[in-house]
Amino acid sequence: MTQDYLGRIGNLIRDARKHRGMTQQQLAEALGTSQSAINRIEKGHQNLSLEMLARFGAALDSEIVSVGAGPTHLRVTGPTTLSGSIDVKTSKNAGVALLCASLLNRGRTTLRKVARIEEVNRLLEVLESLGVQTRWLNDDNDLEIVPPAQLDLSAIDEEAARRTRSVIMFLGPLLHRMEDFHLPYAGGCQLGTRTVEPHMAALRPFGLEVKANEGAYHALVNRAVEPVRPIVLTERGDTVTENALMAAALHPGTTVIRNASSNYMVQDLCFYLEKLGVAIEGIGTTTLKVTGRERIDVDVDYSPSEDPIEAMSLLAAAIVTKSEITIKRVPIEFLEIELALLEEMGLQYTRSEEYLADNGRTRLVDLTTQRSDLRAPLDKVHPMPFPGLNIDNLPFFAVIGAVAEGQTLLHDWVYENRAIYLLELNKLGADVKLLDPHRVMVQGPTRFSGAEIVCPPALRPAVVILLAMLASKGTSVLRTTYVIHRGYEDLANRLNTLGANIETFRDI
Ligand SMILES: CC(=O)N[C@H]1[C@@H](OP(=O)(O)OP(=O)(O)OC[C@H]2O[C@@H](n3ccc(=O)[nH]c3=O)[C@H](O)[C@@H]2O)O[C@H](CO)[C@@H](O)[C@@H]1O
Ligand SMILES: C=C(OP(=O)(O)O)C(=O)O
Repeated sequence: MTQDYLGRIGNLIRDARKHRGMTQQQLAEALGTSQSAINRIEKGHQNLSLEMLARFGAALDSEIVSVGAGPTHLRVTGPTTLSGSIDVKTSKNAGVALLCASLLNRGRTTLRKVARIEEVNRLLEVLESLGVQTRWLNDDNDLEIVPPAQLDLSAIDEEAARRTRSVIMFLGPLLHRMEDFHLPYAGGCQLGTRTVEPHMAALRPFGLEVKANEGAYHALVNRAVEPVRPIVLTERGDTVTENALMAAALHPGTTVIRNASSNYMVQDLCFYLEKLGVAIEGIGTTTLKVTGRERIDVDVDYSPSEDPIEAMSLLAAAIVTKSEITIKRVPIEFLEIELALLEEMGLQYTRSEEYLADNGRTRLVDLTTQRSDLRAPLDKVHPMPFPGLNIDNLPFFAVIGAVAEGQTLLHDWVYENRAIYLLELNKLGADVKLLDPHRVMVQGPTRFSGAEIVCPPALRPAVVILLAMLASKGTSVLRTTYVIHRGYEDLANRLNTLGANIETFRDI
């Protein structure tokens, strides 16, 4: 019996190690033991103490045996200087758009190197509950998606659906597959009210009417209605553009979408739709002309591009820790304004020649940072729709401003609630003042020192705090990190490969 139990634990450890791409030798080194001991443990030939099991769990960032299903926390010991190189992973926002778009296709969609993050996991749970078959193919995180002939919306996994805002992007594809359906209200980060009205307005020309009641959207589709004029978006939003694109993809005529977002995730979606046989003119501009198809049934393979927000996060990590690192596979077109601003602030770095992402379209570079003394920018930092400074990159300028000499003013006009979370940096010794709910003033430079902080309910501010902890003297604890895992794959361990000292733990 014990032997059987040890064998099962050994298998779990072996699987978790392989998933992390570690050899037995590397795991042995991480735990201060020998490769032969790891080999015996994986074969179930050695007894294990609870303490050893916990250490395996921490080294593999995997809960080998579930001792309470409590949240994960991070313990950060700093200050840290990072070195080495790191690859940017593919984006959360293209990942979720493509998962929704796979519902347009009756054939098999294979997405390459998908970010293995909680936001994707939630959407996979929702898709599976509708009868879609999804399968991770290998350690590269290639993902296969095969929709069923009939989707079963009555069985939808409501709990998973409510944890992500992205379910709203089911509306565009679903309106072609059913005429009367319910979807749970969209959730996601708590950034203040985020309207869904622009989505409704964009989809109304395709005959969709949505009523919100009792925690769900009730959608009714009138097939007699089809777009007769260009669809003019009142907001240049990313997901609303994606919804309109997906609705247009299965509309056999030509649809024109004006004031469309041309941001990175929208471009990835357009490239995927092209592979499905949808014709799109104007990719990268604010007018998209889409000629859809009556039916899409193709086996398709697509590689989403790298995440500009993750690239910015890694750049901010290098800046706040005054480190020289190489960040590889940076989608440069979507980080140009941020880099220009950082150059004005005094950042020195080199960049490689451009090369193409696996989608054959997005331009990438490798960036190598140099230790630089930064000064605050003269003007306020504020986001704009692409090609402006990305709203999701704005929070990183709080921690960058905190290490720069002088006063940095950030103006987040987009979200009602996100700037407030940046005040948490004060617990680590920063001087951040809230001027009003949309503007913060950051006074640098800062001598950060360790503290215990609960993650705010928004992923970028949570990561900003983690980065400040890397620069903080002493031990910090960041509690309840689900929100970070929503958007980043394995961030703590990947920072550790650059020399950070971050331990993952759970309450027992
Ligand atoms: C899954 C995904 O792709 N999520 C991204 C997407 O969310 P998403 O497309 O869902 O963004 P929202 O529709 O919530 O827009 C964000 C906020 O900006 C406001 N707004 C937006 C555009 C505009 O032209 N005018 C305007 O006022 C909206 O009213 C809202 O309050 O875009 C956001 C803004 O880039 C990003 O933070 C999210 O990471
Ligand atoms: C706000 C964000 O995402 P979402 O739209 O998934 O909440 C984000 O990526 O910072």
